Order: sequence, then structure tokens, then C-alpha cells
Amino acid sequence: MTAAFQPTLFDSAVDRPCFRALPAATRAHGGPADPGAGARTPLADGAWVELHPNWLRGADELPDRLTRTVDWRAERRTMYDRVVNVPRLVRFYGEDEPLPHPLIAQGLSLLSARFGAELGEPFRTVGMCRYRDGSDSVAWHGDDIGRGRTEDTMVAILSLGAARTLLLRPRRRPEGAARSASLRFPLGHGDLIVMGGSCQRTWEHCIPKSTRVSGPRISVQFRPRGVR
Ligand SMILES: O=C(O)CCC(=O)C(=O)O
Ligand SMILES: [Fe+2]
Repeated sequence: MTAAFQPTLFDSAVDRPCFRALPAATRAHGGPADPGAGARTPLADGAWVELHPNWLRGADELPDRLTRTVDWRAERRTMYDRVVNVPRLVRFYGEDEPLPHPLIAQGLSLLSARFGAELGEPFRTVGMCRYRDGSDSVAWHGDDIGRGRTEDTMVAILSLGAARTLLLRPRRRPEGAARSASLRFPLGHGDLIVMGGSCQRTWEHCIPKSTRVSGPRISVQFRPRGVR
């Protein structure tokens, strides 16, 4: 008997993209060093993070589709006295702007349904980054342009395509102390990470460059009004 690949009814059902229901928040025990999957991990200074692996399942064609259909923008930024290329492509969809795919719109409303009551408002904007390869990255920062600088908020990120690692570290560093190790969140295709509480102003996150990246990645960031 040959071991040829035979798609089954079950496979085709799995192939249809669908969002997994997000479990109600449960608190992880053991503190920040143990970010348990699906659980809310409290971090120092009123920040927290939730990781939901495989939130979006079966959307294998979505990264290519977005790559082709989104009008990606290359940005340039002044760093000290030089103008440099931002090492990723971006596209920001403001409130009420048509979103580039129905799954992105569905994700936005599912996040609002799940977190809106606690957040006190819906998610409204969608930012997207395209990391073409392991030399694309985003440097340490908090999403603190706007309300994230002064208020608690939430930023939810859906990761598509190649796996990349998101790092988180506290901004505060006791005088003279070495920086504590950053927390590592490996994000694969379909995974969701939600940063909440004071995370954008008391912690920083980044996607470091890596030589061990298997291809392009797109991140989809869902934010409430006035957070960027
Ligand atoms: O690509 C990611 O997962 C992070 C993107 C990010 O932090 C941002 O655009 O503010
Ligand atoms: Fe960010």
C-alpha cells in the first residue's frame, strides 16, 4: 500500500478558516515567568498578557492573500541625524475604513465581544506589519502614542505566517540593577496575544531580528480608539 496523501472530509473541514472560541480569562499561577497558554499572566506594575495559541485555524492562505491585496507601505524614519528605512512594511486601517479581509473584520468583532466589557469599549483600528524575513523587526517600544501613555488599555495581536518571537520586558529598572530577562512569546500562525492593563506604558515589546526565520510573517494589531 502506498502512503499517498488522501484528503478526507475531516481535513477539508479543518481547512476552512475559523476562530476558536476564546476561553474566559483564567489566572495563571506562578507569576510572570510562566505565561501559560490561554491563561492570563499578571506582570509587574499592573500589566498582563494572555496567549491563545491557534486562535485562528485553517487560514493557511490568508498571509499570501494579504501580501498580494494590501497596499503595503514602506516607511522612513529619522533616527538621530539620518533617515532610515523602517525594517518592515506597514498598513494602518483607521476606524470605519474597510478592512482587507472578512476574517480580519470577524477577528475585530470577536475580540470586542470577548474583551469589550472589561476594556470598556470595542476594538476599533487594525494595524498590520509585514516582516519580509528575519532581518525585518520592530524595536523595543510600547504602543504609547495616544491614550496608551496614560491609561490602561488592550492591544491584541494576531500572528500569521512564519513563527516569530515577541519579547516583553518591564521599563522600570531599579537604580543600578541589571535588566531582568525578557519574557519570550513564540508566536506561530493563527496565535493571538493580548497585552492589557498598563502593559503599553509600564512594559515594552519587540520582535527581534532572527537568522532562524522560515519565511514572511504578518502581524495584525487590534486596538481601541486613540491607542497607537
Ligand atoms: O508584530 C508584532 O507582533 C508586534 C507589532 C507591534 O508591536 C506594533 O506594531 O506596535
Ligand atoms: Fe507594538
